[in-house]
Amino acid sequence: MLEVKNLHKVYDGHGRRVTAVGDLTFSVPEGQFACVVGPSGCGKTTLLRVLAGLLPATAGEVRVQDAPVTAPPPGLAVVFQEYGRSLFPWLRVRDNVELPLKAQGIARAERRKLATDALAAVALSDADGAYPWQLSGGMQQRVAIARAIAFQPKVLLMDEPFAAVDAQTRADLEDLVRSVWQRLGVTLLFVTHDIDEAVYLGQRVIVLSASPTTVAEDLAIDLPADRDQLTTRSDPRFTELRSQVYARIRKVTAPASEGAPA
Ligand SMILES: Nc1ncnc2c1ncn2[C@@H]1O[C@H](COP(=O)(O)OP(=O)(O)OP(=O)(O)O)[C@@H](O)[C@H]1O
Repeated sequence: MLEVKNLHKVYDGHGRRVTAVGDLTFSVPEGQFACVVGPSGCGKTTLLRVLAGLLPATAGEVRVQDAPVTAPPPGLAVVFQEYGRSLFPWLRVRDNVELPLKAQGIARAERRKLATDALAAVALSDADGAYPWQLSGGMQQRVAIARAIAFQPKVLLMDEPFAAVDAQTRADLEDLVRSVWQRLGVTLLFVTHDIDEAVYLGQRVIVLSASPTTVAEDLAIDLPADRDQLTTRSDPRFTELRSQVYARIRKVTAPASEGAPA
């Protein structure tokens, strides 16, 4: 369960004051897959950083699993876009996946089992002895996902995790994330620039306005739970939903004068 109540975030420094988040309120119930889309710079990454306990809110409150966030919450994992920077190049794949488990004090045999299962889930069993820089971008991102899965989070935050991979890998990773979500029953908040991706993945799409950010639209995605890249994306309902989200984004990014009477 995630709760964001009247979140307000201002960056203040070096003579520059930026209101990244205006007044944001929404919650994500236990086990839901929610996607967040919004114009560039509207504060999506800021929102995730506050939820992950990496950045303090200026005002308002965020709660994860019923507890106010003041530091990285237990049971929460984050997968960032920049997998290149999130994996340790001097550690082999398996050691990268086991590292957060070690930090949690999980015994060696249990760590090995969790890492083995997670690497199998992302089809990387063969790569466990490789270093991250020996892998392709898509494989590195699968390692980052395996690390999050092995941690067995209750809440998973993903910040544009597939922005830097090619289209085919992206489609595969989307399906991987949906199957992981279905298997783990994790509460998932997924930030993306890609409207089609948000509609394909989520049970719900939250559209944010341009800064100072608020929720512009909160749309239930009533597509069947069994999704696949061909059938789902050619479903007329998919097209309808993506058009709704697209229209809403256009509205929130349009200059204030657009559409006003002459
Ligand atoms: N550390 C920082 N210091 C000052 N301003 C910042 C900082 N981080 C972000 N900002 C500003 O806050 C606003 C929101 O940034 P943020 O990265 O959260 O948006 P975003 O929606 O994730 O952007 P994008 O979609 O382009 O990734 C932007 O105006 C940005 O310039």
